[in-house]
Amino acid sequence: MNANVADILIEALPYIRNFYGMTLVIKYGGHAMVDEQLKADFARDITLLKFIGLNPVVVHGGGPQISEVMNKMGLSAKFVRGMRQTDAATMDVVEMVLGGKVNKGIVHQINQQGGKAVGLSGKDGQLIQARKLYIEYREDDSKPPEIIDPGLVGEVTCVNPEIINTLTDRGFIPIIAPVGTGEAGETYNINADWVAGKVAQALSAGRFVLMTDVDGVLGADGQLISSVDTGAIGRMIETGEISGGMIPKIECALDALRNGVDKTHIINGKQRHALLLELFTDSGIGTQVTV
Ligand SMILES: Nc1ncnc2c1ncn2[C@@H]1O[C@H](COP(=O)(O)OP(=O)(O)O)[C@@H](O)[C@H]1O
Ligand SMILES: CC(=O)N[C@@H](CCC(=O)OP(=O)(O)O)C(=O)O
Repeated sequence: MNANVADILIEALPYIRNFYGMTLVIKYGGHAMVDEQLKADFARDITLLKFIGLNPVVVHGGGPQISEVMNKMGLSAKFVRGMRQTDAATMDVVEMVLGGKVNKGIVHQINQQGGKAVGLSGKDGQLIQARKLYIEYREDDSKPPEIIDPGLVGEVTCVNPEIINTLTDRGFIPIIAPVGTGEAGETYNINADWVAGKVAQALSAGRFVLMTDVDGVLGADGQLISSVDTGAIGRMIETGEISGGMIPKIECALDALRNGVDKTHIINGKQRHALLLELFTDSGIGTQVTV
């Protein structure tokens, strides 16, 4: 080991000391799972965090991966306000892709790095309870809101963290697919950002990090905004500066902060080792969301 490597390790000491024992919930978006190198880097980062004493819990998406399989099967993917229109056939594909290919892919990658990952869907250990979601859509303020039914799409009503705590206490890394169960036994497709935010709340996580495919929240000029609060967010949503998939991220970040999560960041998962850079540098990267 040369002196530089030793210096880098020593520089990390204050961070490691601060973070020791902290629960960290990471939303790993489908758009960040781009190539094998990035996937392996992510798995290495998560494994490293576990071995230096943090408790990482991963909630993953897989939207693009679901749409790809749907296309191959001749099913067309439709979205209402960012939520996938989910009929019974689509729900089968969602559960197959998220709970199967994507979830087990992440588990395998982490295990390859020497971590002990365990894949779960919200059905395992009654982890995620949900109810049917209806979407309120208002074209403009002069018209009454339209209520849209996206099918088998759920919103989280309760997270039962027992299975997560049991696993983390034993040194395992839980990897969670965003599928939940309704009161009458229905299977629901749930937006992964929201599942991650609710899991972070249930665990009173020290950090909640959303990994996506942009550097963070970008302003109208395309520049990264390093910190946004409730006021700025409201204005940016109104002017359309924040739109599409960024809206659920921001909303669930605020919801998490109001319900016991200490800090929330949105970072670019397409940047190599983004998670480590966010945690182990003073300035961090991406956008910090504050209330
Ligand atoms: N102000 C903004 N800053 C950054 N991204 C934004 C903004 N407004 C809308 N977006 C869009 O949000 C997208 C991220 O959401 P999404 O595609 O759902 O990601 P993921 O699959 O990671 O959940 C960005 O790729 C971008 O197109
Ligand atoms: C209801 C709903 O839209 N569910 C999402 C679940 C996956 C997800 O959220 O994936 P990303 O994080 O990669 O976008 C979907 O079917 O695409």
